[in-house]
Amino acid sequence: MIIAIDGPAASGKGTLAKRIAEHWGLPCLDTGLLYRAVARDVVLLGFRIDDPWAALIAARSLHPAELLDPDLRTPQAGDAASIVARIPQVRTALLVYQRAFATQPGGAVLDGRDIGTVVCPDADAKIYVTARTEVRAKRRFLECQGRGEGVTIEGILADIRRRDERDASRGSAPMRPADDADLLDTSDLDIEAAFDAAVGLIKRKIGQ
Ligand SMILES: Nc1ncnc2c1ncn2[C@@H]1O[C@H](COP(=O)(O)OP(=O)(O)O)[C@@H](O)[C@H]1O
Ligand SMILES: Nc1ccn([C@@H]2O[C@H](COP(=O)(O)OP(=O)(O)O)[C@@H](O)[C@H]2O)c(=O)n1
Repeated sequence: MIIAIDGPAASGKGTLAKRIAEHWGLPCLDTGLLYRAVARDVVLLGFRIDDPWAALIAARSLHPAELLDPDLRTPQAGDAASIVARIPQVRTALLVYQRAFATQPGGAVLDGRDIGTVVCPDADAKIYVTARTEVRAKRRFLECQGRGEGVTIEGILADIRRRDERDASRGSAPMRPADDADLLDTSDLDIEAAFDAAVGLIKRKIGQ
């Protein structure tokens, strides 16, 4: 069974994807980490973040073990990721790994921006997770604060708005719900309630 979870920044898709994967005993891939790692590697190689050649080299030489770096979780890494994510060749290079992960025996859960539309258009269930921008900013703020990062709510809100705009307006695999995705607004749901709602949507889709 393949489950696709998409949505804008800090909507809670990663949290849901992990819980759903545990529930059904499936492996889980946070595809945003791939773009974050490519952006990090472009900078480490000494190139400008919008250099398409360097980004393609970084994407082609990416190793899954490099996704565990905690620095990839910062808002700066997310912003840089959305810049390399606009480059079509980078997306194509990362597609191979994502498709192989999704089609492993038994299936998988993947979360990102284009899982339901591009990576796994035939997924058994697709959920597009949303939440009001202010709610998302508050959640990300609390998360960063918990890690001891010096962030402000205004800074996080600006980052989320800028990134959503960039992700939704790019020409290649823009962020959008697949036509057959179920929408889940988690603004007024805690993690447990959001998980219950997601499980209900998936069960309905797969006929359980
Ligand atoms: N429904 C929810 N209610 C409150 N906090 C949530 C909810 N879903 C996720 N969070 C918290 O919000 C933050 C961002 O969630 P995350 O799953 O990382 O979002 P995304 O993967 O969409 O960026 C995390 O700290 C997470 O624990
Ligand atoms: N499938 C995906 C996943 C992420 N991305 C890009 O990578 C960036 C970081 O993604 P993420 O999922 O780690 O970000 P958050 O939603 O966790 O803040 C996004 O803003 C997108 O630009 C993408 O283009 N396609």
